[in-house]
Amino acid sequence: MPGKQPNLFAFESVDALAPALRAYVIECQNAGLTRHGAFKVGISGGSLPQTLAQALLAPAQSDDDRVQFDKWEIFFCDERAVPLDHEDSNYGLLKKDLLDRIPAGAPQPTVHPIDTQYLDDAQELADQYEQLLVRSFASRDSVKLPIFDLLLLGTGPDGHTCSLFPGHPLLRETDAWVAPIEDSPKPPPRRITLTLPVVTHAVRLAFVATGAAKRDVLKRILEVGDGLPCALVNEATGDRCSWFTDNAAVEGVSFPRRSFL
Ligand SMILES: O=C1O[C@H](COP(=O)(O)O)[C@@H](O)[C@H](O)[C@H]1O
Repeated sequence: MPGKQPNLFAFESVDALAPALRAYVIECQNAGLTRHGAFKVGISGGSLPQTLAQALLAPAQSDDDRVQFDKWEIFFCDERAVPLDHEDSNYGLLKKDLLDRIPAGAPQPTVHPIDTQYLDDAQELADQYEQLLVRSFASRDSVKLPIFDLLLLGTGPDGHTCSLFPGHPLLRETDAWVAPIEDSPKPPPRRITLTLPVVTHAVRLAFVATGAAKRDVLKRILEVGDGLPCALVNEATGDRCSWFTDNAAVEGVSFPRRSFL
């Protein structure tokens, strides 16, 4: 692991986790604004958007606690090759859980969904999303890899993150920023995903994993590693990576907790 281990923050409940996640995201937001006047964040699907919405839609407690959505550029860590209003769409999920609930008239984020005219061709869908990243990142950051200010990640019960699945050849991709996958073990099979080099190049990364159903996989990821995609992210990013969990998800998991200050 580079230098240090990831930070594991465990909270009594999701209600206790949400304000800490908010504080962490705002810190990343403010660092992005200082670096380049915008906050470039990649967001995952699954259970994440709901917890994120709980964190971000709460009223600000002070000026420093403001979510400046008008400075946000939202990208998707992975996306399923389905229409944006399909129940499997990660964009659709974020829209329902978060975007539609930002009060009308309040500053709105810029959101970058996939181009749905390429749904039948996963390679083209991925290439088009990569071009979108090139247009957004290349002029400011390294042209070798985009540098997200923050990636918000989930973990599946098999240890996948984004659409990077255990043992899949995509884990060895070193060239593309965004890759297609046609055989996702979790439906729907056709998707696109940020590749591992792009994920691990982000300034900060936060996994959010809650509930007892995540306990077994968190034990494997944090105690053993097992070459699982989430463990590969941990190993490559060290303390740039933080895990926000509830106690139920890490009960009996032997890994040092940090207190969130
Ligand atoms: O398929 C996916 O699953 C992961 C994990 O989802 P969760 O519901 O177990 O939290 C998610 O992070 C990813 O974006 C999604 O496409």
